[in-house]
Amino acid sequence: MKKPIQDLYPENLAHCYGCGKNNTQGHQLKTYLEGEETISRFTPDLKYTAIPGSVYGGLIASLLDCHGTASAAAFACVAEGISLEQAQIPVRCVTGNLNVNFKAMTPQGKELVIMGKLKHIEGRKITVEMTLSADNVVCATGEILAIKLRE
Ligand SMILES: CCCCC/C=C\C/C=C\C/C=C\C/C=C\CCCC(=O)SCCNC(=O)CCNC(=O)[C@H](O)C(C)(C)COP(=O)(O)OP(=O)(O)OC[C@H]1O[C@@H](n2cnc3c(N)ncnc32)[C@H](O)[C@@H]1OP(=O)(O)O
Repeated sequence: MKKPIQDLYPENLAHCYGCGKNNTQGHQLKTYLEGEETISRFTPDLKYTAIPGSVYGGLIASLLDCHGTASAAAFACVAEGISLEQAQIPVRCVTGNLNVNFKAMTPQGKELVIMGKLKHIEGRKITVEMTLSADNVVCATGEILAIKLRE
């Protein structure tokens, strides 16, 4: 079975609050490369409430952040011919810049689907466009500039 991108990070770099598999108190977001796009699914707990019934924007930004860095790592691997079918990948990205547009209230109690597409790669800079949807309605869009860490 295909592994999530975050589970391919080196053990010592897998403690991120949003997506590190080694952070037992974090969100442990999981992102998959499917064809030319990336996808994560996450159902927020009620504690992440903004106005009752809607999801807190900070959580939405956090999901886009971790979806974006994972997507950037996967797209960088594809561009460099590095297989994702292995125990670990030698690529880790951090966020340089993250833009979020909140388009509609994000409803509580729904599975959120986050999708990512590569916009461009220039050296160690990887730009990914993202959407976050509930029930097929886009509630937020985002764009991340992720920087590939030096080896
Ligand atoms: C979080 C730790 C960050 C420190 C990294 C150090 C060690 C890594 C260890 C662990 C990392 C593992 C996991 C991270 C966990 C979670 C990931 C989830 C997402 C996050 O939660 S992550 C936290 C928020 N994030 C930061 O804490 C980043 C702070 N920052 C830096 O640590 C440096 O800034 C860095 C490493 C980004 C680059 O440093 P560097 O020395 O490797 O490279 P350099 O400065 O040469 O930049 C290369 C090219 O990117 C352009 N560039 C750089 N930054 C830009 C920006 N902000 N906007 C526009 N362009 C930017 C330059 O302009 C140049 O462009 P050009 O090549 O065209 O000149």
